[in-house]
Amino acid sequence: MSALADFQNEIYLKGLGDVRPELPADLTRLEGLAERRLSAQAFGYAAGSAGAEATARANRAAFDRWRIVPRMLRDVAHRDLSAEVLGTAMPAPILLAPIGVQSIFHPDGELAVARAAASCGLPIVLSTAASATMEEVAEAGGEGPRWYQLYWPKDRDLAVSFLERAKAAGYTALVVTLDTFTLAWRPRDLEQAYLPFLRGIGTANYFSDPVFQKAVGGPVTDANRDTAVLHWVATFGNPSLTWDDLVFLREHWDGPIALKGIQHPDDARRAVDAGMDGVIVSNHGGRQVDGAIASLDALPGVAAAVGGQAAVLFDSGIRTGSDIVKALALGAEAVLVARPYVYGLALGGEAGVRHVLRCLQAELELTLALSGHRRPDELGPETLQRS
Ligand SMILES: Cc1cc2nc3c(=O)[nH]c(=O)nc-3n(C[C@H](O)[C@H](O)[C@H](O)COP(=O)(O)O)c2cc1C
Ligand SMILES: CC(C)CC(=O)C(=O)O
Repeated sequence: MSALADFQNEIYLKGLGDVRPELPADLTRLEGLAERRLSAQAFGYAAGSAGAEATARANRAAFDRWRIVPRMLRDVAHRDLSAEVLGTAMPAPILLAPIGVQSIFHPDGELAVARAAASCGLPIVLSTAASATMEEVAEAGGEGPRWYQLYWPKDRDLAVSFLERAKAAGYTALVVTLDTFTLAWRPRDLEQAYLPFLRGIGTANYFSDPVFQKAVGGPVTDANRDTAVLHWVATFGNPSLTWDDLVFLREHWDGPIALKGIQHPDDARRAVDAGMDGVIVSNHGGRQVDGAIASLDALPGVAAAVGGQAAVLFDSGIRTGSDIVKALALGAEAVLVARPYVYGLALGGEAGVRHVLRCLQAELELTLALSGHRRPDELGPETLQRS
């Protein structure tokens, strides 16, 4: 029995212990519990997706269509879930997806998440739209592994400044999110007239940046806050970017780069041809193109197109350890967990996030072993059957 699955015994022996009783072992209950805890606006922002939310539902339905076929008598006494992805070692192939504005879910926001992730050894991917600066989050995470997610702004000098700051603060890999140069039609937020950024939440990396400050006439204070928010709106995303612009990223970032938001095999191929180190198969949790295919349905085609020439990561719909097994079997090297840890944050701060991460790791290990595997790389399409 490994340290990860020991968490299961610990719960049997001591109950959920130091964590709040409302934290469930069934992680699919997190959303309902978080709804009771959060304001309607914060909950709507986290749980909501684009349009009629058909793609958000499709993301989950795709997991249900695949079933694991357990194999017996294969000596699974010694399990090893550890992985190395884009030069980062981790105890299990799980990263914390970039999620902006975490202070709307808990006052400790990204700092609590960084501490919880570091205590499990799992990497965070810090959003440009975080509610704390990348330097503050790096300090909170200490020795914990960290990647930086870039929202590529219109102002190239600002983009360079973000990359230089991330490098200096110890972020080792760069994730560039391509699918959100502008916000999609999100009815839950529209109906509540809620956009945290307009209230100056999620702008910490911008407001603290010397290039941004120069553009708004100096440090951001009450006097120029409205100007700063409007400048954020004007520069946040760049819809004119093309594949040719990736050269610019390479010039300004010497570590590994992964493109997030890839759904089409041809785009995955272009990423490889452009010298990218990884792709993240993601539809942003159904928050951008409503009616888009389920991210899990995009995964096998992307993995085949990449053909082992770059890392393939996956997100959009991961809720349990068994979901992780399915994504790994369909070609992902690692997954990014997103909404579940935000709900853990809402319910229990740092301890809540740690709870979610430990449950996911333990459930992944147990599902892997009980279905006849010792390591994630033993999983493949033959592990699954379409139901
Ligand atoms: C509240 C919220 C904020 C998010 N913020 C970002 C962000 O700042 N950068 C980014 O690349 N993705 C962001 N995402 C998308 C996640 O990284 C991830 O792709 C998505 O949530 C996966 O879907 P799932 O949560 O349903 O598994 C956000 C998602 C949510 C729910
Ligand atoms: C638009 C971003 C700043 C945040 C985000 O990615 C999201 O809300 O999905």
